[in-house]
Amino acid sequence: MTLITDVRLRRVLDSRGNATVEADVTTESGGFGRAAAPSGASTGEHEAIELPANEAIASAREHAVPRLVGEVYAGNQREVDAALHAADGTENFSEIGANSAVAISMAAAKAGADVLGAPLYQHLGGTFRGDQFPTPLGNVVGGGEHAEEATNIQEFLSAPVGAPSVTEAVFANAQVHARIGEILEEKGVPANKGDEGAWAPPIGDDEAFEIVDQATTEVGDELGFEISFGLDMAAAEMYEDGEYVYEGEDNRSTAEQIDYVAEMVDEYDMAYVEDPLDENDFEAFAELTDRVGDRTLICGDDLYVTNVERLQEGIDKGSSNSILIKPNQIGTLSDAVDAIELGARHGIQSVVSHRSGETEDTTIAHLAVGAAAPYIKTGTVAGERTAKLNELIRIEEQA
Ligand SMILES: C=C(OP(=O)(O)O)C(=O)O
Ligand SMILES: [Mg+2]
Repeated sequence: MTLITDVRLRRVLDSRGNATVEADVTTESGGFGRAAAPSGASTGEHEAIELPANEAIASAREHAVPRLVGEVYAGNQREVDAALHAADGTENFSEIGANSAVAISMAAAKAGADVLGAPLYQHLGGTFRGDQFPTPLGNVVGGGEHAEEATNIQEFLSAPVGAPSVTEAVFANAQVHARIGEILEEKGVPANKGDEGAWAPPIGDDEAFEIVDQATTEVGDELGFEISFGLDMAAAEMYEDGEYVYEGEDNRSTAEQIDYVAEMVDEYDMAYVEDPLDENDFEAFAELTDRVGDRTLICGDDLYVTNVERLQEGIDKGSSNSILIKPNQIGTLSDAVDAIELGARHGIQSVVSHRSGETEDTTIAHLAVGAAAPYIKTGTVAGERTAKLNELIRIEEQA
């Protein structure tokens, strides 16, 4: 029934206006799935390779499509993803492109779910899933690689840890975003926006900490539940010649960076810090986790790139207590689920994540619920972000 009978690939636009890969998968019994690849700006150096969309499509048509059509069942995700790996033949999808691979992997999952008549999260996670929802981490202020002339720190993330439901958490993050817009207006700061729809004001990190702290506290008090906040420091982007470079401030050595992050965690009671250190410094990550890991999540994004081998190294060294999960960093849903499950077995909390370049695709909302990930990071406002957030609201209503 779920035998794949057709795979179509095309170029579509992502939210930055760049070309990305969209895949349509059809099965013997008429099941259909469509999915599109996202794209990062602050990419980790160990990520699977994204090829220019037209090259990825041409290569996948030549190498992957013949191994899928008439050969593989969309309902068997492991088989689909194994065929993609076999078609590619490299360690990092540099032959067919991780963008083609992830689009086909996700479209096949949707086609499989369509034939079964089950929601995607249930097809991915099984019948006992849908009882646990991720807390959405919402980007509300940012800069770094996502906006010019804004904060050094890439993302300040609203974290509604006390919200009674995912729906209330989603609306809380939007309210924090709106409150920050008002505060910026009161201060007369131009309210530009970055790639993910977060405010990208021309202010220093210190002022951003104060504004986000004020907004999350005020909205939390109004709604009657705790809204903490966190960061994605994307520190690999700041790391040059052994130092962390902060525009408008002194550079920090690794020891100073660890002290700075630990101080900020305590000063603002932060719930979450992603990529506080360079993407190859498992040891410095471990030092910071040792210091503050009992009271906050230290999350590896560029550090792990959703790769089980890198995650295993982090587990062995005690580098973090959290991992970011981006399916396009590793190329298939099976690989992403393997990373979530390896993490879960070792007490590592997963944060399923969007990319800064996104489409209206909603697969990550289903992946987060299907894999019972405790967190999802998928923005706060902007259509390509609300597509996922609104899908979470629908899943919560139907589950
Ligand atoms: C979402 C992120 O940004 P990008 O997609 O640019 O890597 C991130 O760094 O977590
Ligand atoms: Mg990141």
